[in-house]
Amino acid sequence: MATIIPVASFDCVVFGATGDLTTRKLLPALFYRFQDEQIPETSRIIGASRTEISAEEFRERARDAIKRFVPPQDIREGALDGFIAHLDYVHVDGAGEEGWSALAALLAERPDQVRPYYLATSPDLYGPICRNLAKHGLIGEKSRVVLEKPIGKDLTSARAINDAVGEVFPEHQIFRIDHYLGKETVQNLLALRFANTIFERLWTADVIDHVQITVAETVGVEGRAGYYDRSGALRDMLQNHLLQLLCLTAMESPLNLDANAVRDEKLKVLRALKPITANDVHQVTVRGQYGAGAVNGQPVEGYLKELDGPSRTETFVAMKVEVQSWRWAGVPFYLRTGKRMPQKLSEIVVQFRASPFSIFPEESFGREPNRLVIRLQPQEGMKLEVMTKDPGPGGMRLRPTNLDISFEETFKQRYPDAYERLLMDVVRGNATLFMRRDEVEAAWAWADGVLKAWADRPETPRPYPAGTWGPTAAIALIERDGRTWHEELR
Ligand SMILES: NC(=O)C1=CN([C@@H]2O[C@H](COP(=O)(O)OP(=O)(O)OC[C@H]3O[C@@H](n4cnc5c(N)ncnc54)[C@H](OP(=O)(O)O)[C@@H]3O)[C@@H](O)[C@H]2O)C=CC1
Ligand SMILES: O=C1O[C@H](COP(=O)(O)O)[C@@H](O)[C@H](O)[C@H]1O
Repeated sequence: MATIIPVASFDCVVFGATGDLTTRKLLPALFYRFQDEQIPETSRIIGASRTEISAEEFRERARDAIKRFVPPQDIREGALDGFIAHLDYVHVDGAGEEGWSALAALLAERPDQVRPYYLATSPDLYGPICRNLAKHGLIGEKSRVVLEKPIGKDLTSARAINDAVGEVFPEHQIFRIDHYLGKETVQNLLALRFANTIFERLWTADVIDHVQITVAETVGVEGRAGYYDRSGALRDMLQNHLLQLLCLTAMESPLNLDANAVRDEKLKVLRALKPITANDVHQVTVRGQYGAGAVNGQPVEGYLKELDGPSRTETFVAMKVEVQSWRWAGVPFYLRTGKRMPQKLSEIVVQFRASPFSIFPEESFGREPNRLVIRLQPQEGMKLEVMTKDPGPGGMRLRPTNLDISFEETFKQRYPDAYERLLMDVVRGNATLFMRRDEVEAAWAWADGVLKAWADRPETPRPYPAGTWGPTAAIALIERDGRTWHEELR
């Protein structure tokens, strides 16, 4: 069992308390942390939204949310009642005047608490809410503000949000969430690379042929079609989650685990990304949009039907990306992400080069290259493919076999959701797993280049049937280079 260290007593104000994110993710995450006795008894979680409900009604909604989103076997007797007693609610208009005095009065009851303000609202409210917090004297040394993604839709809008929030909060009190950084297996990348000598020494263009990063989802756009259609796979997933995975894979060793040391190294990777322009955009990127098909044996509608209208938004994107540095010169990073794919799967595949010369006969597959597969979700684990001798007296025949670690079997404990870790880090004031302003802006600066190239050379997204690995052009993107996507159904 992991040791659980309680955090300081806090009052966490969740703006957007009646919304989807709070219901599905934040309340269950806080519940788990409470049940594990990580949250002190004097802490409060204060919901804040415009909906006019009483604190009691909010508590009942929260109870329902936890029963719905936490498996019953995980809820210990009495824990739910205990947790609910820590909840309060104020109806507040984040962008207006209403409710702020009531919120200020509630917070004044416990002036010494750590005070995270979690903005689970649309990003256009981040500036107004922060200004209101300042106007009502609610920001102090122990305050932090948590910003959900997306931070803008391009560099200009990201800067505007960062400026507005930065007017009232210093950078060290701003926590920009990318929930992928809170996933245990993503953090494990740091351990894999920097706590083991064997991998880091091989982590160079001399030894690595290419890297693949896949984040595939089986879900469609669910109830978020309005947001998603303005966004698309590049903005929704690649600009943040996939680039963060790329950064952790490609960055140099940070001096230590301090927030700025880690973020400095990630920033260097983002700044080293080779720009994609109108000249090469159709060679190195593929946009796709799902049509009707079947996922997990169930028929599903196409994107346009779900949206109920025309759209050129991509629900899939694949790219060949280059990191322009000594370590990575000539090593392509193939990234792809999409909705309505055959399985939910996030993984990083590091493909090593073939041995330069084989002493084994050709038919024994003696030059098969090694491959490291880091499985981020689900069935978290790591697999290193190595060549071994096929047992038996029939000569020296080789075949690839796996050094396989399943985290579930190894650790035999529940994997906490990313939000559990991230919320506790906010209270602790540890920003290592959060994005700094310059990182977000560097990621947008690069993504804007891709968006501009697409706008300069417009192309309708290529259709792919739901339940497949994207348009055939995505297969061609990698096969043109004599490589192939790692696809292994589990
Ligand atoms: N849902 C998800 O899975 C994910 C969401 N996100 C991000 O999290 C944020 C919230 O998303 P989600 O929960 O899905 O959105 P919802 O639309 O479900 O919820 C929005 C919330 O904002 C509140 N709200 C709206 N206007 C105001 C206002 N003026 N003052 C105070 N509260 C207000 C709404 O309550 P009321 O109407 O009562 O005011 C509601 O509680 C977004 O930025 C989204 O992009 C990021 C990753 C995943
Ligand atoms: O941020 C987002 O992430 C989810 C995928 O997250 P995961 O933890 O389930 O892998 C994605 O569905 C959503 O569109 C996006 O906004």
